[in-house]
Amino acid sequence: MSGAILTLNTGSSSLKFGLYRDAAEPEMLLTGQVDGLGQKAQLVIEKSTRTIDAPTHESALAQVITALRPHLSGLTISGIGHRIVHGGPRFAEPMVLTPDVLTALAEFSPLAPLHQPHNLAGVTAARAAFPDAVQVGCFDTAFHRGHPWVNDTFALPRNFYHEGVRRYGFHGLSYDYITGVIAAEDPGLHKRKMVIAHLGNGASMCAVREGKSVGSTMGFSALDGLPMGTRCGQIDPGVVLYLIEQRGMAPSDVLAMLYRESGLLGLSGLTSDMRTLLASDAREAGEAIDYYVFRARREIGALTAVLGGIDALVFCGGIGENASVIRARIVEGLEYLGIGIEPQANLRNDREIGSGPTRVMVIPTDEERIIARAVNVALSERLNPVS
Ligand SMILES: Nc1ncnc2c1ncn2[C@@H]1O[C@H](COP(=O)(O)OP(=O)(O)O)[C@@H](O)[C@H]1O
Ligand SMILES: CC(=O)OP(=O)(O)O
Ligand SMILES: [Mg+2]
Repeated sequence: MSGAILTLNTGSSSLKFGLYRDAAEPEMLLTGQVDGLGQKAQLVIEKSTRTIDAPTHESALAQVITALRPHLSGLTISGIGHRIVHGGPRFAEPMVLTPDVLTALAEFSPLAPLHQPHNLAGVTAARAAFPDAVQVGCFDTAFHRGHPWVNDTFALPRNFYHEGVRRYGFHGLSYDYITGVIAAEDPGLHKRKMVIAHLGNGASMCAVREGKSVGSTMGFSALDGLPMGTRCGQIDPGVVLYLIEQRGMAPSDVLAMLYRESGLLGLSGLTSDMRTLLASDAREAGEAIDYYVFRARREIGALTAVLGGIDALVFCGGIGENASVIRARIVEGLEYLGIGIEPQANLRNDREIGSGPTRVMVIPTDEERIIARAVNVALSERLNPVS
């Protein structure tokens, strides 16, 4: 029997998983995912795709564990790594998920309702299926923890900051992976200034200097910044007050609207899925895309100002890695930042797609690998025994 690591990454619309042989650089044995959660879901494992009935993350996970069983012969799952979206002010380094840690993490569920409850339910399900495995949590907020105070705070009375009302930033496992790739492939660039655009179903951008986050478009919750599949992105807080005070909406309905009914879905009235919007002739689909690219371009400008320049713009995430049209539209008019795109390279999703002095890159992200590495470290150190 050889030791293996399972990784679970519960996104807002997908559940990605990976099986690795345990090693300092974990050897990937297989990866897969369930896409389109909440609708008719597709389970992709190895090269096979099938439609499953998975209305919830929990039911998807149960079917993933069943589908994995035939692939586990000769392997012992010694560690399971989980993407945990919110670590709050307390958790940054990967942690062994003891019952106490899980209780503390559940307190952040209201701050990331599309993710945290599913992340934690994944831990419970994984523990039941593999009771002897060490469960390790890796936090999406961790990459941003050292960012400057001006990016960490809101201009509210100070006691709120101390209470934990801060700009945390998310997609940190993705940014960690991308900066790691750049450090390995191009140490010179790693020392410089870049904006990384993680454009998936959730979306954010991060300003990175010398490999460290100095600013992010996401803040206290995973709602802020760019418009997303179903989330509104940046919004005037006066709108929220209006909805509650003038329209008499219940706070829970406002929450549901901002997280689940807004963004590309809300603007188009059709879908949260960028592929479907791009294929649609509807005027509203086009307008949703117009807003998406406008806000993305605006944030690149803002984060470049935070950095005082830009040496590379990096695209990742489902849209960033695959949607050449969206990349091309986002960078329109950014020549003043030295940013241009070479059309053929862009169409091919090449690693380097820039045509100007600023590098423009497409780097497929791999949050699972970051999680697998953290599990390997936890297994080797066995710092905190599972309680
Ligand atoms: N070839 C493609 N062209 C345009 N959009 C794409 C393409 N492939 C994936 N996407 C979009 O990527 C988004 C999902 O991103 P992903 O990072 O996989 O999601 P999650 O945040 O749930 O992990 C969806 O909007 C999907 O339509
Ligand atoms: C934090 C977040 O938005 O994650 P995802 O992109 O997986 O929805
Ligand atoms: Mg994602």
